[in-house]
Amino acid sequence: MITTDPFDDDKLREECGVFGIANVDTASAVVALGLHALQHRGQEAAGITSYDGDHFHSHRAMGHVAGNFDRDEIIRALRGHSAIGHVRYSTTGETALRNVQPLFADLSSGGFAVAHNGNISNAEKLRKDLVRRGSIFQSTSDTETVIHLVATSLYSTLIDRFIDALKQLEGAYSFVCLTSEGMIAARDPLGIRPLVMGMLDDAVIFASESVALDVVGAEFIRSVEPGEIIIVRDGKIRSVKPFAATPPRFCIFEHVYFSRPDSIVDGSSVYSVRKAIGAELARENGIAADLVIPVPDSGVPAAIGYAQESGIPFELGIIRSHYVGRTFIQPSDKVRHLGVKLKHNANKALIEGKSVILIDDSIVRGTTSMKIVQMMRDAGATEVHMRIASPPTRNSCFYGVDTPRRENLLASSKDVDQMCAHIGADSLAFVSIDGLYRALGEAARDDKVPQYCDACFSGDYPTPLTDHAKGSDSDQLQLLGEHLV
Ligand SMILES: O=P(O)(O)OC[C@H]1O[C@H](OP(=O)(O)OP(=O)(O)O)[C@H](O)[C@@H]1O
Ligand SMILES: NC(=O)CC[C@H](N)C(=O)O
Ligand code: SF4
Ligand SMILES: [Mg+2]
Repeated sequence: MITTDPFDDDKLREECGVFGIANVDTASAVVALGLHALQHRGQEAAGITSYDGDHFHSHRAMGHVAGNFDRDEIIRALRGHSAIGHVRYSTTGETALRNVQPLFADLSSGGFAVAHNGNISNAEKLRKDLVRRGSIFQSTSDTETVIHLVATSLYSTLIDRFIDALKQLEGAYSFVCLTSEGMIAARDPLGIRPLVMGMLDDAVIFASESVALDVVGAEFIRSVEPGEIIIVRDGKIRSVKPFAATPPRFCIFEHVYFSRPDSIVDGSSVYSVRKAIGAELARENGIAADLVIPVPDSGVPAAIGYAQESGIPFELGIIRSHYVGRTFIQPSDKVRHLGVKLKHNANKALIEGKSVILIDDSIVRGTTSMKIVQMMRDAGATEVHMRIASPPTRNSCFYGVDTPRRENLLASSKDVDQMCAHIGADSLAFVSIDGLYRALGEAARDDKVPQYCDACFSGDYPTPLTDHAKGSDSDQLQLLGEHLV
């Protein structure tokens, strides 16, 4: 049984980032740079595995890329012309060294290392079957099931074994694998998580976001397509599409919050989409006020869009400390509340005597909004209106984002008026689901064939959720956890 509950924590957290490069000198040094650019996607742990043609070399550690991969001797020991790397925020399996990726095993075909962004929603069931058949797992991560499925597949070639493994997975995955036969990148058939391909001279790169290509000076080539497997071997690139074509369901929250604004994700500039969401928000839920103020960091582009559309001046009424991470997570409520204060502070001289519209990208638990509304009042704001650049987050994610349990999501038990009262604002409004789709260039959400995964807003999950169905082991685990509290 998987030993931890994916919803142990209570804050919306980032997900993982993957990066791989084949055919370059000092591949691991390039991977370290790429992982730096993806640090916002996972801050729990980082790892790099390289291959020098004979041997695999690996360094995995808890914590950030800087601090773990900024020493020459570590990079020099990761020898080889190919390497993959990972920054982790756990979704399945505890935060411990044994779950830090890339995961590695020696298979009959040779070494096999895997870096994964996403979450396999039937990993627990697969693991049970594999263990019954004799597999010995080294970690509690969902990602390890892939290694065992490849190892035990009856097909003869590595690629066929890999395809056989993928066909048994449910959920979301963007994989970059390093094998003695070359590098393999793969995206799940719905393309829930992002993965792009780039070139740096003769080297081929795969990365979660295009910003990682920019940072290493590589050229963006294209996204890996949903359901596509790309194999890089001896300098040649081969694409395989083993799944029946199906309409994609890219994660809409990547546009709202996860990705860096300077990334091109799913063919669109994240910054432009966020500005467009802000403009939609102003059209749908405009209100008179003196100032539009973003909640840094990820509320900034939407606030610019809102200000431009409404004609109300944009001002930096909240200043954030750059020495507090993206998500300030602490084990107790008391410390968490202090954390929000440490991260954000009111620009009092600007706020005093003004009515303000605060723009944030999302409300998850409500901790940030509640603190910031109070902060504005303490700074002398006459009115505080909150506008949110996504619909209410009512459902948990099972696809690689570590959302709180459903009952800890403010919107799961409160309507908008109750949420407004909870955070203490004078008014609160969210962009509509169609407004969000319009910002992405669609006329509206197609309810019959939705263009994106938006399950955290709509509850419409695009894949089966075997491990999370009522009566499954993880359901029992959650119930047990609830009784133990
Ligand atoms: O309702 P809550 O539970 O407080 O969560 C919502 C907040 O969390 C995120 O910010 P975060 O601080 O994680 O990162 P950011 O600096 O990128 O905005 C998000 O942008 C909201 O501000
Ligand atoms: N957030 C992610 O993409 C995590 C990848 C994998 N499911 C893990 O828990 O390590
Ligand atoms: S449930 Fe939400 S966060 Fe998870 S993949 Fe779907 S849209 Fe993204
Ligand atoms: Mg925020």
